[in-house]
Amino acid sequence: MPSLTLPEIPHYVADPPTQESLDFADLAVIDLSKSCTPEGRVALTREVHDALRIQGFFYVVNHGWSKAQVDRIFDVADHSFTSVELEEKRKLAFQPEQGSYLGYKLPRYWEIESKHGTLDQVEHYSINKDMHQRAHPEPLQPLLPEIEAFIAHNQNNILLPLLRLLAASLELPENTFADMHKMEDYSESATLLEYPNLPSPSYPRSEDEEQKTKNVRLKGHTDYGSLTLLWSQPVGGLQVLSSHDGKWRWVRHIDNALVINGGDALNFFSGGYYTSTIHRVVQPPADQRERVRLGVFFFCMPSDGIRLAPLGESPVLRREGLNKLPEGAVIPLVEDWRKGRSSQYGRVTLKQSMEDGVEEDVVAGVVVRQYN
Ligand SMILES: O=C(O)CCC(=O)C(=O)O
Ligand SMILES: [Fe+2]
Repeated sequence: MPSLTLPEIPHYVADPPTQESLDFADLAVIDLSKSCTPEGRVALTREVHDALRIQGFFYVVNHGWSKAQVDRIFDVADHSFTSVELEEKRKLAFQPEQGSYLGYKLPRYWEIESKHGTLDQVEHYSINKDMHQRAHPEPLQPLLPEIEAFIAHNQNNILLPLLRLLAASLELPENTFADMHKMEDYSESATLLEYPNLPSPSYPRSEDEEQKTKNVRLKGHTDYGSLTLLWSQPVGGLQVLSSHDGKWRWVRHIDNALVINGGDALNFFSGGYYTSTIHRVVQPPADQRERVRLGVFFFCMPSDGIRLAPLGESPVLRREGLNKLPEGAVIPLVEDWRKGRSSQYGRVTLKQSMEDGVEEDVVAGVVVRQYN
């Protein structure tokens, strides 16, 4: 991508990081450049293992792209919302009822709080890893080669090395997880551009809504894929539920880093050894309250035809007694799981669970929880 030839689009100016003194989660920083040597991989295997077992979230740095390249992707993300007319967004709208998030999601579609039926105010544009399957809006046409290079970077330089470390951490053959995430197999691994998560001039969030949701923008949940790659951006709001003391802690921004967490698919494959981490999004800290939270993600999903069962051949899972499911346990297919999760999210009435502050729903025969 020679920078001199990039099409001109407005530069998105990111806000400064918060200066508030917050209770930040203490997350490990994984230097991915170490994965080039065998000794480095041994060290990183342990680091990723510990990060997923203890916090469930970690940062990745030295992933091979410069800050300028990453800033440019935020320009592209911003452009995909600010330069596309509502009518074109509607034509390219996502189809969650058919189990797909690909395309534009407009605000006020999900119920984010059940008692008063408060709706979300988030806009998404979700692009599959095979980006040529669907049409893209006119203003993005000149930028498609850059988006393609970005997807390839997420897939080849971040996801695959991490999946190899994960396989090593379970003493499995190196490509066990990588083979489940092949570029050419169908899955809905997607680059998600997210905007603006409010407040925004077009969708103001009223004081009344803030009260009803207790300042929560996205309820506590687990992601349903294998790994979520979130490109760190300065406007706060993301919080992780610490499993050791049950407290919500803020995720701090690190420039040119990724924030990574494990999702339900990894939980299934590891028999619960790597539990999917509960997280939520709240109103930004006081000094960033009026700021737009522009998000860039790569949500990773195993291929559709795979069964979400524990990898019983893992010596680690055997030693832990996690290699087998109890008699009669449901083993969903990835396709049913992702379609069920995407069509039901925010659209079905949740049941109060036995646990306080927890609501639940059943997807593909499996109980899914949301945490208030
Ligand atoms: O906006 C964020 O930082 C996280 C959003 C999130 O958790 C999700 O989309 O699954
Ligand atoms: Fe999430």
